[in-house]
Amino acid sequence: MGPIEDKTVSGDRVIVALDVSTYEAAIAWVDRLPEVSFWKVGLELFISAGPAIVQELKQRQKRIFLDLKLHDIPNTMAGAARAVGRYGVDLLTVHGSAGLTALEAAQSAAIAGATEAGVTPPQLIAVTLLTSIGPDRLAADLQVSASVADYTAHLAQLAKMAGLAGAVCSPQEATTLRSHCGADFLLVCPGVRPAWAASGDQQRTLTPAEAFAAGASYLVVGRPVTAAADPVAAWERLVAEVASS
Ligand SMILES: O=c1ccn([C@@H]2O[C@H](COP(=O)(O)O)[C@@H](O)[C@H]2O)c(=O)[nH]1
Repeated sequence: MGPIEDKTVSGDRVIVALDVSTYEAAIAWVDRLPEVSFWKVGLELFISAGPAIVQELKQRQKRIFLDLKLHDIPNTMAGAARAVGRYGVDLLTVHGSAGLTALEAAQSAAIAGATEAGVTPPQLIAVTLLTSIGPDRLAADLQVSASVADYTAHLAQLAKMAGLAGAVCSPQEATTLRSHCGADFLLVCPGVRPAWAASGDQQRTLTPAEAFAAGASYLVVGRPVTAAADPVAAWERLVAEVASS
């Protein structure tokens, strides 16, 4: 079943972030949490371990969110997206603020790469505004005068216009983005914090149950599970919370 079709709230819609620096550490997490079906490979792991970690996760029939957050000129975005397209991953991030032309270039190049390799193309999702940035930093650091809601809705709509499958947003914006972008647009939400987990550097958070209720398609969770004293118990508690919501 593809990511868009699966609307049931369950652990299959919770992506766990493999924020570790070695191939061996990543595989140790996959072995430790066998119930997790969808893993996020981010910059730290991909730069350290390379495509081998993607190949191993595919071998184990895990779904893969390759969170590379591509952000460049259209020609460079296209080259990178074409290369990722060949991997057969499920989701790939680009930054929405790269602009419409770059998003369109990445989208068509990812399909071209997948076609060359004979694999299913990744669904491209555009980062709207990093969940570590609050309204004060949006104005002060980025000099954006729009509200977080308006800014993220604009970038999500740009992604939709470019033909992307969805956006990355905080769960706090999920309801607004869902109403702007429609039922089939993927909303992938990091910045998720159960009541029992520390927020750390995340600024715009909701609990997992609140995030799904707001319209999230998928949640991305790292430290609430991986930094817990008992990660297996933390995963089970989180899944139980969303299943009963
Ligand atoms: O806006 C964004 C985009 C991506 N992320 C990624 O999600 C996980 C969250 O990890 P936690 O430990 O649960 O905070 C992490 O890999 C980020 O790179 C994000 O947090 N916000």
